[in-house]
Amino acid sequence: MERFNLIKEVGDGTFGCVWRAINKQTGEVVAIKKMKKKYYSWEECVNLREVKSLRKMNHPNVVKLKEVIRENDILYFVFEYMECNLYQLMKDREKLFSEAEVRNWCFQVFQALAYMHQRGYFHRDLKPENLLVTKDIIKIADFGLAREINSQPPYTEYVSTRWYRAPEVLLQSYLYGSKVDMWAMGAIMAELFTLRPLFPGISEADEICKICSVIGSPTKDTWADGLNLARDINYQFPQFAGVHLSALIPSTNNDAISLITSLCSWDPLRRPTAAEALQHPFFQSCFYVPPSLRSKAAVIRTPPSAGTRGALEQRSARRNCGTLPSSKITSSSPSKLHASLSTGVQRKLDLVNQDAMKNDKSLKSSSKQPRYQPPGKNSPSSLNKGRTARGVLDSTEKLANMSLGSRRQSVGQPRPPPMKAGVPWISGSGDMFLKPSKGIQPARTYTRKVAG
Ligand SMILES: Nc1ncnc2c1ncn2[C@@H]1O[C@H](COP(=O)(O)OP(=O)(O)OP(=O)(O)O)[C@@H](O)[C@H]1O
Repeated sequence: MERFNLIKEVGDGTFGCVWRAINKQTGEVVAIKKMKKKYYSWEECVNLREVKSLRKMNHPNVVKLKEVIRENDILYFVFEYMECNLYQLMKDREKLFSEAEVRNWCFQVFQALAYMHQRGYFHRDLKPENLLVTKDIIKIADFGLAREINSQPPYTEYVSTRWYRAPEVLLQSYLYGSKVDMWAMGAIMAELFTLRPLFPGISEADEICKICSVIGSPTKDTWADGLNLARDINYQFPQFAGVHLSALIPSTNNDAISLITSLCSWDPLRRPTAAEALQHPFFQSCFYVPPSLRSKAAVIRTPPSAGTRGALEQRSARRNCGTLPSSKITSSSPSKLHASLSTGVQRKLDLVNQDAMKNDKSLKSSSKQPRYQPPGKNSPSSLNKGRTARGVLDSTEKLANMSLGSRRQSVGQPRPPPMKAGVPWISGSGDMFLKPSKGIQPARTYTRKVAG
């Protein structure tokens, strides 16, 4: 590591802290992720074969892993350096992003996803913090979570923000795949337009409730498999009619709304693939999509002119605060319903059995995030105080009584083989498809940890 000058800590994630550093020999600026867990041998560094395959992942919109170093039992990943992450760009911003900016970012991310998915990998933890930006280039980062899920204490617990988590994962499906990334992208796209999370659930139960309140509860027509999943774990969806997304995202056009709506479909099968998303009219004016990334099902367009449509109108609409309605309400006005887009909701992570150190850091970082912090609502309990909807509590209680174990017994599905979650280093392990054995519970919640 003496080859590098560590300049500044730029990120503190669950598994590692990230430093901006300079390679003394070449002068190159890099990002070095120092893993928190110690690795006492190379064998312990999971499958280095898999590290090799990550290094083979070569796409302009995937953050490049340059080197893996183990020194004094500490594992370091050397990545290309990116200026900031999308969450940092959004958190203190007053003015909405232009449609052209959102389009440009999303187009790039979908290209990376098409590349990854085609190769049998999916990310599974897409969120604004994992999308890194330098100027107008965006890249997907943080492929390490899945690997860490399988490692030993103190990193045994699955830690991830739930706001971008697909319903099939929330309902503990064993069979989720690359469409979980498409769901996350729908939520991220909406957030880019409004600067507010689309589904800011304060627990897993509340997450499902939030989703129902926005896109309407699933029916046998919209997601028959989901109803089965829910039945298997004895869960009853709260009943909401949902709202038209244009009411929640007034600052954009029908194409964007249509894309977000299809990405945030209950049924993973109804979500477009990344390759199909690239063919959506929303991206009509975007850069050329390489034929290898085009969806076979999609109509192949002639390469449009370079660049995105010029800067489009930017309507800075902000919504008022509100509260989540009861699940007994079957139809609600968007303004009341979608507190999430307007309330200064604190960004949180699902953390189960989190260690005190992490807890402290999380709380510290909350003070840096005024936009998402409702006045005087620092603790999960006070967050819950304002939540009078009985349906939310009902759901929480119901979900709290469920466990993964019960699904294992009742469903007994085989673990699916082909797709690899997270990236390469855990390929071949079926465990990546399983949620860790934490039944859905009203999770302890923490603020996001984002440096700077
Ligand atoms: N290549 C990079 N260039 C610049 N900053 C980076 C880079 N990689 C990561 N970061 C910063 O560090 C933060 C944490 O990195 P990363 O997500 O890889 O860590 P983690 O421990 O896996 O986090 P998580 O808690 O999300 O699982 C990122 O959100 C980002 O702000």
